[in-house]
Amino acid sequence: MNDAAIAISGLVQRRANFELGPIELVIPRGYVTAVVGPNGSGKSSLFRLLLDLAKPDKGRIELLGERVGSGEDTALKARIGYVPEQSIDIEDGLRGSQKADFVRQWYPNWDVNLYQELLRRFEVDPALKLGKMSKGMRRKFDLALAIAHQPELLLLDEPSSGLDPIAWKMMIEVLHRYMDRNGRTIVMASHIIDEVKRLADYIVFVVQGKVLGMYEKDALLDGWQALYVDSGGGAAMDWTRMPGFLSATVSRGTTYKVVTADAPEAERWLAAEEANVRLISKQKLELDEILLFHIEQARGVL
Ligand SMILES: Nc1ncnc2c1ncn2[C@@H]1O[C@H](COP(=O)(O)OP(=O)(O)OP(=O)(O)O)[C@@H](O)[C@H]1O
Repeated sequence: MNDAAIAISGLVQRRANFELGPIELVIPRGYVTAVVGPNGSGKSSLFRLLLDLAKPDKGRIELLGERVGSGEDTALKARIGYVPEQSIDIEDGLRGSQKADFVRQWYPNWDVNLYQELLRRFEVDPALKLGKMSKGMRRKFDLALAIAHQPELLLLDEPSSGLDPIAWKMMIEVLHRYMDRNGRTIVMASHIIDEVKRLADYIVFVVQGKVLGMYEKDALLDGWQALYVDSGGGAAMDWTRMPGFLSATVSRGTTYKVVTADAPEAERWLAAEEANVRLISKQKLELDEILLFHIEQARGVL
């Protein structure tokens, strides 16, 4: 079995004021991958290309081993669940139950018990018209619909947008449960740091239409740290020699705050330094601080 859920090569989409790509990216099967980036960086555009809702100018996308955009795709779509960033307005006049009756015809694996259980847990009344549901309720309904056919791949574009804290916790639980079955994959765009930390195994940074890197979450959060180092007041240290060096600023007196993307190696390097340097304390960076570094780096490079 192909162990890539998504394989993207040479993907480019050009618009009047925005260019997405070129993107090379392989997202593994069986894990949760979060796509993180500032507003307007191209996350939703990427999701729409994955689902063949928009056409690329160049490049190739494979989902679950099948090429996207190569013709008949009903069988492939049945293996995928998608929650778009915004619900579709033209469906506002439909009741939830009517939409579910329509949608389930496309999905051989539709599980009516799971659907009903999700609606119960999310406290969504399917008799309501979609346009009459609150924003959060509509979101929960969309999530239930996307999961009820037990897809292998779940694509979620800012899934928690509009959810209250209780519904948010419920969503995290539901997504954890979804992942309990082997071989399932979630790819989600998110601005919610806590959500990414709780759910994601991998993180992809997207800035200005480019993928700046894909990282294993724990390695990323363990690696990116601010080290507070007393330089001993001797000869000036060349901090740029530190493994993973990102920045150095004076914190207080002879103490420097040195940010590194490779804290374990940086600590070994410090211990082996002959100069009179001493590690005083260290602090892991938060995901939003790491994203900010990527954005600043991208500004200089892109
Ligand atoms: N249909 C469209 N036609 C032309 N340009 C578009 C269209 N949709 C989006 N864009 C542009 O593409 C760029 C990326 O938008 P996109 O919605 O993909 O970003 P995003 O990362 O999902 O942002 P957010 O975090 O705000 O949801 C923006 O500059 C946007 O204005």
